[in-house]
This record gives sequence, structure tokens and C-alpha cells, in this order.
Amino acid sequence: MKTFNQDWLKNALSLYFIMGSVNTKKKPSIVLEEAVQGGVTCFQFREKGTGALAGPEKYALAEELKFICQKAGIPFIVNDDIELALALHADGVHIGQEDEPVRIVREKVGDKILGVSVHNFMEAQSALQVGADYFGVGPIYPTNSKADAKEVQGVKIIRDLRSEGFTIPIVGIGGITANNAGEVIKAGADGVSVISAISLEESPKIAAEKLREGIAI
Ligand SMILES: Cc1ncc(COP(=O)(O)OP(=O)(O)O)c(N)n1
Ligand SMILES: Cc1nc(C(=O)O)sc1CCOP(=O)(O)O
Ligand SMILES: [Mg+2]
Repeated sequence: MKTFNQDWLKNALSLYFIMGSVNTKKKPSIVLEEAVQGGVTCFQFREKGTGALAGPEKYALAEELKFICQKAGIPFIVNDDIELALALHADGVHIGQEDEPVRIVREKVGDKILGVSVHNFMEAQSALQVGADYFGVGPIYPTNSKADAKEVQGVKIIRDLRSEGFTIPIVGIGGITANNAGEVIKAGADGVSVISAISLEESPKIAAEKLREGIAI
């Protein structure tokens, strides 16, 4: 049985930080510690892209970052790598349309939090039917953090999904900063997911605090 409900999840996803070792010039554990101090509410380990760690090094970093999340009492979500999530007893996984099918992933992860990237009504409908707990929707704005990002959607996609009747937790992603985060929430998202707006900032703590101000509309 799931140990969380939708209200808890909406709250837990409000400031959702994503990072892998390639997203920062600093030590990832320091960046995450500071981001936690600044008030991030959830973390996704996304070890992806040129120079990304693999094998035991990837595992060791994931374990270190999971420990920080555990101490802080925030969910630790693994991107794409279901086996890693299971081995580490992560709180959840996030998958996209090009990853393993949602139905299969749900069977593998049982009651863990399952996030799915959706870009339109059809993808949303089918992800919901096979057990998604939340949607990641983007890119809302242009992003430099994902080479294969789809076309920019603007906040309209979030407004559309809400007016089509989806009440599931939704986070916007892609190019979100403290300056535009409020628009994403106003459009109907429960939270914002960011990489560079925290990982590349001089002070991840101050960056997270500013994002919190941005979403407190
Ligand atoms: C919260 C959140 N939303 C969307 C994504 C993107 O997932 P995906 O489309 O599978 O792309 P990759 O991140 O795997 O490159 C995400 N990771 N998190
Ligand atoms: C991981 C990811 N997924 C996206 C999507 O559109 O699904 S955009 C993106 C990158 C988000 O990084 P930043 O906050 O630095 O723009
Ligand atoms: Mg993916």
C-alpha cells in the first residue's frame, strides 16, 4: 500500500531539485546540502550526459546523495535507472516517454513514487491509467540542461492539462528560475523542477530561497 497521498506529494514536489555530477562545477554533495538548507523539498538523482559517472562511481554518488535526502527528510528520486532505485531503496523513480514503459516500471517499483514526463493529453491519459503518481511537464521555457529537450511549451501546457481535468500532482520543468517560477504555479502546477537555477549558482542555498519566494504566490 502507498505510504503517501496526493496532498502530501503535491507539497513534497513544490521545489524539486534535480542534479547529476555533470550539472555542477562543485562537489555534488555540497551543492545538495546547501540546496536543502535553502528549502528544496525533493531531489532527483539524474546522472546523465557527457562525462556522467557509471558503475560503482555512479552508485557511490547516488548513495551519498540519498543519505543527505534521508537526513533532511525529503524524497530521493532516481531518474531512468530503475535497478539503481531498487538497489538503493530510493523513494521513487522518474521516467520519460523514451524510457521503459510506465506499466512495467510500476510493476518493478511497487508503491514507490513514480513520476512520468508528459507533453500532451494522450501521454497524460495513458501515464495516469498505468499508474503515474505525478507528471513532469516541459520544457516550459528554453533549457541548456537537456540536449534532447522537446519544443518549448510555455505554461499553456499546464493550464491545458488542468482544464482537461487532470488533478494529479504536476511539476513544470525546463528553464525555470526564481523570476518565472510563479507563472508556472499560477498556471496550475504544484511545483517547479530545476537543475541549473540551483546547481550552477554560486550559492545553491540563496538560489533555493529565491525560488521558494518565487513559488509563494
Ligand atoms: C521532474 C522531471 N520532469 C521531466 C523529466 C524529464 O524526463 P525524460 O523525458 O525521461 O528525460 P531525462 O531527464 O531522462 O533526460 C525529469 N527528469 N524530471
Ligand atoms: C531534465 C529536463 N527535462 C526537461 C523536459 O522538458 O522534460 S527539461 C530538463 C532540464 C531542466 O534543466 P534546467 O532547469 O536547467 O532548465
Ligand atoms: Mg528519462
